[in-house]
Amino acid sequence: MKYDVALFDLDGTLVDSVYDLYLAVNLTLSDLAFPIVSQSLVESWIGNGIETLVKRALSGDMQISEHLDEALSAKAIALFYQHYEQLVGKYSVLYQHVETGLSALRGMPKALVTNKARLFTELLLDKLSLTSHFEVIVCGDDMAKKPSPAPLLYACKKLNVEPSKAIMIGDSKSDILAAHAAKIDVIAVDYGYNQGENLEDYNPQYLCDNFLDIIPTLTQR
Ligand SMILES: O=C(O)COP(=O)(O)O
Ligand SMILES: [Mg+2]
Repeated sequence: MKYDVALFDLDGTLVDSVYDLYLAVNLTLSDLAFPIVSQSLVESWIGNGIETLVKRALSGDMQISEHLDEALSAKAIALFYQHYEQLVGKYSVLYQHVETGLSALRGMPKALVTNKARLFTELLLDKLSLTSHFEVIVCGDDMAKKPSPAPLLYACKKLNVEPSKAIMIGDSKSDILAAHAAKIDVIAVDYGYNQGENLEDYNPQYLCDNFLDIIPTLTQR
């Protein structure tokens, strides 16, 4: 087989999780008397972990304000944790064909490599009955986040494979850049949270618009 293991991103690749994040962001902003923001803005801020999401929400922009107060950010992150812990998984759904696709790939060892914090990752995987698919789970607060290659290389090490025998599946430029830096081939899925970027610009080896389309790529000889 060309690839022995698959590394999956979570938000925007396996799970459409934006609505829970959108609610938790706006409850946090309301607590602090900040203006609430739209779901499409929140969606465009997903992909670099919780702290960055909250700081973008406080800034009202993708670009975090240089004037953002550290104490305020810390307070907002703590509030976000409280809200999101109640909400995580409540309105999140698997993308189409994810269940069928993961089951079809049952024989292939899999890792989850997400920038989401471990507390929420575990709750979300559990709610959506996904935990048992993954031999290894690497989260955003375990080590450097994607686009660092570190979490992908760690997953390969845990699965006991060379990076050249692994393939990453993700929805954002962070996934593609991390895979390139780790010398791991990557499939970009174009239905998730691309932060308004054209994923083709980052030269993934493969581009898919549907989860089932990844199977022939993953199982090629
Ligand atoms: O928490 C995030 O920002 C996104 O996490 P992901 O790496 O699973 O897309
Ligand atoms: Mg993602």
